[in-house]
Amino acid sequence: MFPHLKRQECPDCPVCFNCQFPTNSCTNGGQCDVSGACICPVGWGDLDCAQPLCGSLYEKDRPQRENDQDCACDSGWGGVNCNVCQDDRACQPFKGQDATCIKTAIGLKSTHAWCATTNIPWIDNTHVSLTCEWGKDECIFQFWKDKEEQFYCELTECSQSTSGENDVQGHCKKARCGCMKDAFMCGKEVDMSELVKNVKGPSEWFCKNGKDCWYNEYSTLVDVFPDNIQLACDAGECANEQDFLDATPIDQEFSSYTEMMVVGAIFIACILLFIITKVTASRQKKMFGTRIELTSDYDDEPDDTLNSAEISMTFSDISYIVAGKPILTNISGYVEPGQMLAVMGPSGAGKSSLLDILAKKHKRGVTSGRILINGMSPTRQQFKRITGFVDQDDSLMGTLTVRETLTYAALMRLPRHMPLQKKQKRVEEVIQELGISKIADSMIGIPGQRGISGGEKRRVSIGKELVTSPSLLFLDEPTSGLDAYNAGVVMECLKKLAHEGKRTIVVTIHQPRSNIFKMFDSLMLLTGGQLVYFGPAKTCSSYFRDLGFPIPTDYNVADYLIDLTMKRPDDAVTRPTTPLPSSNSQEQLLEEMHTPYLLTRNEQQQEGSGELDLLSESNHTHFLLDSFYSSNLYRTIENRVGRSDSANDRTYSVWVDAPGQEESNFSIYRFYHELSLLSSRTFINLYRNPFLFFAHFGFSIVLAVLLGSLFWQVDVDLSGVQNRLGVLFFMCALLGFAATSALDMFSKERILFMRERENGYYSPSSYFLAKVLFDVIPLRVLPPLVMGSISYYMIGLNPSLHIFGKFLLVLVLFNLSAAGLCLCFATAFKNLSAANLLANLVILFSMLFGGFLLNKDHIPPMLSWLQHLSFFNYGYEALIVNELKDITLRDKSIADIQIPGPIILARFGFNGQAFWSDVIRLVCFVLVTLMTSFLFLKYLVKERR
Ligand SMILES: Nc1ncnc2c1ncn2[C@@H]1O[C@H](COP(=O)(O)OP(=O)(O)OP(=O)(O)O)[C@@H](O)[C@H]1O
Repeated sequence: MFPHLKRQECPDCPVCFNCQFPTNSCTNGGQCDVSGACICPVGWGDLDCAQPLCGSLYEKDRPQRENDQDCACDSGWGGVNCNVCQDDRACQPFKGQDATCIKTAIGLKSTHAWCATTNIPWIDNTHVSLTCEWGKDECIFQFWKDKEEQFYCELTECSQSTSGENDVQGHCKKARCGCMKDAFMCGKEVDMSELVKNVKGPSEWFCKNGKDCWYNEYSTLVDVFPDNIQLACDAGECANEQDFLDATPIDQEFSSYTEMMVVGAIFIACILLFIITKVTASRQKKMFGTRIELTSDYDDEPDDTLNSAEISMTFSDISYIVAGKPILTNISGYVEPGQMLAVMGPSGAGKSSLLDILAKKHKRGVTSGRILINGMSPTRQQFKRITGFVDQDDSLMGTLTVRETLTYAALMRLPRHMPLQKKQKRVEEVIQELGISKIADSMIGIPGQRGISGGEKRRVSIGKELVTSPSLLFLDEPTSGLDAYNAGVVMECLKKLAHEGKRTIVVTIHQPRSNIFKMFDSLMLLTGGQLVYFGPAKTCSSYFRDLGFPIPTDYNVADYLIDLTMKRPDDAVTRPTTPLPSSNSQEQLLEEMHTPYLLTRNEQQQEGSGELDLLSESNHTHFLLDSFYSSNLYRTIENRVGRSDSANDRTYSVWVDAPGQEESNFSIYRFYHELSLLSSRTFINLYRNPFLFFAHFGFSIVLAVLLGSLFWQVDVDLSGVQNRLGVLFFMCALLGFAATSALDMFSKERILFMRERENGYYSPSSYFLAKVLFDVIPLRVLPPLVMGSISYYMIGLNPSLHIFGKFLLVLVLFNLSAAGLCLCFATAFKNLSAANLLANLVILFSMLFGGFLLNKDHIPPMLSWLQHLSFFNYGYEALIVNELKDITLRDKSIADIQIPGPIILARFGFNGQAFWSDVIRLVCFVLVTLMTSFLFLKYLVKERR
């Protein structure tokens, strides 16, 4: 039909390609644009960016490589896609006359490298290419066989750091890889496509002089190339002067200069700390250690916040049973305002038990009976508010002065709203009352530094209770351990407090001298937990004389009474065996209280003659008891206690809540108030007892210098790696065992804490926080910083600045973990030796799981859970990973070997990726141990008598 029209030859139609379709995709980091075309990175071409471009890097319209043939690169250019400059002349036409070709692989703006693999004998002729854009922190890695690309990885979040003059370390956090279609390793011969698809990063490389390099990727490729891909590279980047100026500085090398700066900064911080300490100490001295004039303006103001009520206490049928054994049986008695009642008896008679029960202390056994204050039964809290309790042994903070001790007690116990001057005035009053003004500014004393005398300490303990002006004061053996003179002085003080201050005082006393005995208003004599006498102290001799036990004139009454309660005196002539007749009338009872005896000895002799010899020593006690219970004295007690019961005494309430005292539950203001006082007290304690502080600091400096000298500039060969493992392990062990000093620190304060807590000075939470802030932090945070920063450069550990920072972080967290663990033991165990033993054993076993003594891969699966409990496991692993991950072991002693850090870590059973997870676990360990210590403190460290 149209013979003139000949069929035209059709030109080759382009292959239809649209990267928006899922079947097509851009390779080698190419970006798919909206039209479906790939925008390829420099040096790559073709529709899907799969072909290298030839010519040279800066050339426009570069030709594409043909059919897997080698590119014909322009002169001075090399690499699979001619991106690698060979010399300066190649760069100058494009970058100016000052341009140079950098061959070290330390990229200024970009990195181009073409490398032959040297340790993959199972596949012939393999290459690797690497291209980085440092402006975007992105790299592309390609693996080649016989110039055919096998797979590529797009690496992101990349960074590089230099460690030697021409050494560079590259690191990319993420990777996304793809296999090239129909390539040798992607299905043609071997199929690695699944493995390649799963690559996630991180990946790393290291190049020495831009030639000797290695590369690895740690998510999946490490399974195929466990020993890293060793590479002989040709790297090159054209750069002119402007490029050098524009380049962002690569991670700085850690130098001796930096080291000096860090050490200097730490020492400046220490000096600042010292100055702040001095200033704070002098401010605190002004607040706590200054004497104020008693004739201040506040003198005239009525003190409605202080207790001023007169108190009478009656108690009836007090019994106490421990483990089925009766310790006290039906003890009754009373004490009136302005009187001092002495509870006497031989050792084990139950004096302290009775005093504890009267003072409403927590007892281990079962208590029963009734205690009334002015005829009423107060709650425990109300009772505490009007009473004071002084223990047998003094628990005072030895680093404080007497005035400071009393001021802290006043600040902690008196209502918050009470003005400071009033509190200080109260302290001065107590100092005057107790006659301790001469020693008011003397330190209490610590072991090795003598302070005030035992008698003075006892008066300070009493003073701590007196600051709240308690109306009722209990004292357990106030004269024990004191010489006769000091005992007399203390008791004289108490007598004055009772008689002049109208306070009600109950004391237990073992064997007082006669001058002290005369100070007592009433006496309670116990034996075997039962009452053998209660009545005026003055008349006890006539009572016993009339029972047939006259007290020899040259004998101390108290001594005789103790002897009498223990055994029948040899000179006892005759005694009645039947109870003594009793009188009924009230008048007669009162009369007998003043001339308190019942029957004369002659009367007894008449009544009981002939039967006395039948009395054995065991029923001597029964005789004393029977005599007392049938005496008029006992009826007087019954009468007095009964009167109290019938509410005759309820004339006024002594525990009306004063403003500010109602804060019984948790209050943030109260917590802050307590915290600031406790912090300042802990601070003074640390400041005045600097041994511990300097011991930790001094040892840190000495040990750092010693370690630095011993391990001076370790190498990166086999022995160097051994030394690195060793020194880091030794540092951990050192810090771990040094932390056991936390045990001793708390156990020294344990009794003080229990008593102050019981007496309502503060809550466990404020005490614990103050301890952590002013005790744990200066002793557990600063010393490892000092030790680490001094020894780091001396030892020659990894010189990267960020690695040094991470090293210090782990060291501090590790030390805090050890201290937290020790604090747990210190709070859980009363016995310091047991706590010490257990803490040391736990630290030792934790060391086992650190990975130095025992390879983690060798731990039997059944026991592998134990390593999760070990803080060494986390701390040591983090230190080792931080140190070794970025270095390459090079040793030529046996053969020329190069082992990258990650491989060493894997061989030693460490997880090269575990640094941050280990750090998080250490933080958790610190928090858990501190939390547990607090719970132990709150629920276990309580006074139970
Ligand atoms: N929690 C307890 N567990 C076991 N026994 C106890 C307990 N408390 C007290 N006892 C026993 O009760 C008896 C009286 O003890 P308590 O300490 O009250 O006597 P004491 O007269 O104060 O002795 P001392 O003058 O020697 O201090 C003693 O035999 C003591 O062993």
